[in-house]
Amino acid sequence: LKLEGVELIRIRMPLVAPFRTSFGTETTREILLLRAVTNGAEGWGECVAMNDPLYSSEYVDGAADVLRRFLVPALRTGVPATGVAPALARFKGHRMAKAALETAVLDAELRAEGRSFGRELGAVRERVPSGVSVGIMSSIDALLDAVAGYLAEGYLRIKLKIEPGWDVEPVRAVRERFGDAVLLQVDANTAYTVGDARHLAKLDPFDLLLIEQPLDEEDVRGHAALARQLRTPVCLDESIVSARAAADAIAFGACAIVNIKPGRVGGYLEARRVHDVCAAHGVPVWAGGMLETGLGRAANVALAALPGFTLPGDTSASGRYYREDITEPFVLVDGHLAVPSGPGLGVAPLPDRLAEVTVATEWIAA
Ligand SMILES: CC(=O)N[C@@H](Cc1ccc2ccccc2c1)C(=O)O
Ligand SMILES: [Mg+2]
Repeated sequence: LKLEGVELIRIRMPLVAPFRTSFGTETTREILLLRAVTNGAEGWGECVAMNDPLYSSEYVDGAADVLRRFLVPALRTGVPATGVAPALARFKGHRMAKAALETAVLDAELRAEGRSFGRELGAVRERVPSGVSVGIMSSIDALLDAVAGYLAEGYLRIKLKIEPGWDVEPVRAVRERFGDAVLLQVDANTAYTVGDARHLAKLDPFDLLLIEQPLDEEDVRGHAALARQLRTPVCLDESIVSARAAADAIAFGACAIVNIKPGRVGGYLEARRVHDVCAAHGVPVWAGGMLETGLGRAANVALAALPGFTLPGDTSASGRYYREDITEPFVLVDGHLAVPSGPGLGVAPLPDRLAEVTVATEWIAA
């Protein structure tokens, strides 16, 4: 396929409710979409970078700049989707920007060939179990109301954001109100230090599936030390930036479970390699989320259908975050989301809806 160019589309999507984590509160998602135009078909990619570099070093303006000046021009020669990462490798980092570009090229290729993302990645299921990520709340009562609502919607797993001062009590309250059968896990987004081990061990009696990224993303040794002091399995998110990082973390005993996010590792092809490395070590994985629109959600649901994804992911329904998605919404059915079966991502933006939320567009000729 010959890449003619990429359109950067900046959209602004208000969240149905503020989403608070240990690194900040998000009320409106500013998202960078990519529309790749090739001689065969067009393809879509979604950059998961936040507006501010709070989850990772990447941020929307930085992603747009590196795509405009370096990444899109590097694809002038016209490469297949499998050639995108090698063609971009000489540029350091910017994995979320690279992931969005690779996804758009891959989507165009697959649409032209009439093959689905799921088929390309190796999906073995037609629907995936869905969990939900619950933010830090203003009170325990507000938290319990939110969890009750998600369980009523059918979510099969609850994940609570935690931080120092909001950890043991919320977990205890959810266990007391909803019982021991609910699949429950927590995500600290790097808010603790290895010195907090004794405090975090207070979570052990609550039979959590995992504790996600308790320490700094670069503290592999600290996570290994922490894992030796906790009964709750340690899961990594921010630390796992590649298949190699996954192999290293597993080898050092820093994690027993991995949250896979294609944007964080540089794309869906690398995400499959992370899956394969984890599967080779018997490490379960699940699909993380970055509050994607239906475009990123479609790709994540296809990835979550691979055999090693044995835990419910953060692939929630569109309505968890947005009153109205830019694609046909993903809707929970019996706690599951259907894996799109159409060519490529299997979904595309609804033109009128996309126009409503678009704040800027920019054409970059390849
Ligand atoms: C579903 C979930 O918890 N995702 C991330 C955290 C997160 C939270 C808030 C975000 C806001 C804008 C963009 C990305 C974001 C990612 C995580 O697993 O760590
Ligand atoms: Mg996380």
